[in-house]
Amino acid sequence: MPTPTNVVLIGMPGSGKSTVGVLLAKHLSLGFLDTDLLIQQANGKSLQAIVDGEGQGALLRAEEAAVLSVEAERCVIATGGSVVYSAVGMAHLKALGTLVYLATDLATLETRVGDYTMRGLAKRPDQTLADLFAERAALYDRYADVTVQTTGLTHDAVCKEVEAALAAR
Ligand SMILES: Nc1ncnc2c1ncn2[C@@H]1O[C@H](COP(=O)(O)OP(=O)(O)O)[C@@H](O)[C@H]1O
Ligand SMILES: O=C(O)C1=C[C@@H](OP(=O)(O)O)[C@@H](O)[C@H](O)C1
Ligand SMILES: [Mg+2]
Repeated sequence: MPTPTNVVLIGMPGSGKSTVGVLLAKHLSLGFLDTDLLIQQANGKSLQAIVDGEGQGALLRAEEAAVLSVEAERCVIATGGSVVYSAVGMAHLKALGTLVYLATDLATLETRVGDYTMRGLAKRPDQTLADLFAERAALYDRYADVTVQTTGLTHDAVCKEVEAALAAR
């Protein structure tokens, strides 16, 4: 395993992993990977189609396989919000780089995501975004090497906060 050189973004859906991740990669002169896109590429269908056809367990298994397949160097890696349910997946990501948690309050997430029912979230049909927030907060905290608050910040401001937090390590 080479020296970890990647920045791995974790956090709730809507926290900005995918959009801020691209900006961050440009600012830091790194590559960019989004594990949601790896899942789609491997399965030939959208995340929502996986959930609709085979259930949330199938999406979590597909996500774990996608994460374990990553062999990146010098990349920002945007993960899916559900990645923290996989202990082996998180161990792999930890070995690949620094885990940055984009922490965002629930009200802001609800505004950013809007209708989350078609976003392919790994949740039971009865679960709300608030339920996922409550269930996952401790997991993001547990795995984070660095936590950056994004509430009230623009994409660019979040990007700068992440850069500053990484430089301070
Ligand atoms: N800091 C921010 N300020 C305003 N909107 C944001 C911010 N971060 C993300 N968004 C918006 O929220 C939505 C979800 O962002 P995305 O990057 O896809 O999140 P994630 O990958 O964490 O689910 C997008 O419309 C994005 O533009
Ligand atoms: O939090 C979740 O349950 C999920 C979030 C999605 O990614 P984003 O966090 O990029 O929205 C995607 O990985 C998948 O649909 C599951
Ligand atoms: Mg994303």
